[in-house]
Amino acid sequence: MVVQLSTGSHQTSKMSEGGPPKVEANILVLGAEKVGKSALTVRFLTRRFIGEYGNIESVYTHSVTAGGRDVCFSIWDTVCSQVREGWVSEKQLRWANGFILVYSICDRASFNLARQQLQCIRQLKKRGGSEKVPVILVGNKRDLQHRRTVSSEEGRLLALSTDSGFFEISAAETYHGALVVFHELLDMVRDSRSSGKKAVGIRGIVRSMSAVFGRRRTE
Ligand SMILES: Nc1nc2c(ncn2[C@@H]2O[C@H](COP(=O)(O)OP(=O)(O)OP(=O)(O)O)[C@@H](O)[C@H]2O)c(=O)[nH]1
Repeated sequence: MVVQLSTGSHQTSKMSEGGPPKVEANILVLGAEKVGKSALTVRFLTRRFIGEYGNIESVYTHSVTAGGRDVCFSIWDTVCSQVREGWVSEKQLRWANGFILVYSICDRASFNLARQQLQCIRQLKKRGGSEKVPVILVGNKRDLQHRRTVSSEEGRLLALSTDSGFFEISAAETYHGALVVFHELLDMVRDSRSSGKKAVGIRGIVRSMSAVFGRRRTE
């Protein structure tokens, strides 16, 4: 079951005249069980960390003010299916134009699953004719350093090799990490729309460089 929810904007934003703003992006949040997909999504939408979330699949419609205008988008917080691990359904792929792949830095299996899902997304989108697919890889639970089994470098290199963005965050500890992840992905979705017209932009180069050398701290 997928629950549809509409949230208020988390920055003050007025409805555009003539009705609600048009949904400009569909964001799919994927990852293994219990890595913090809901924690990340709820943190972004409400600024809060509530600890336990149940495992209901939800689609949220949300709007933010960016660059002086309202941007409305949907977020599908998925539940990992044990049966179809590593696979992203055709329905989800068709729906989404931006992906957030979450793993836990304390759970190597979740990192391996994120790698499989990344490859699955790239292959199927390429087959459908989309070259540039906005994806952000997120290593969550950064507060649990003592239980870390996936290094930052591994995450960063996987992101670099698949032309994805990369952040390590703690949804439990701060709001800022979640905010940066969603805003960066919205930027990537916007860039991907115009990239048909442009060659690889300076943003893409900067993003790749920072995936290798920088952005250790995102919060
Ligand atoms: N320490 C720590 N715990 C976290 C963090 N994010 C989520 N959790 C915890 O991890 C557990 C799973 O979080 P969820 O957000 O439900 O994970 P999920 O991926 O949505 O889980 P499913 O949808 O059931 O697969 C919960 O107990 C959260 O409180 C984090 O950044 N740090």
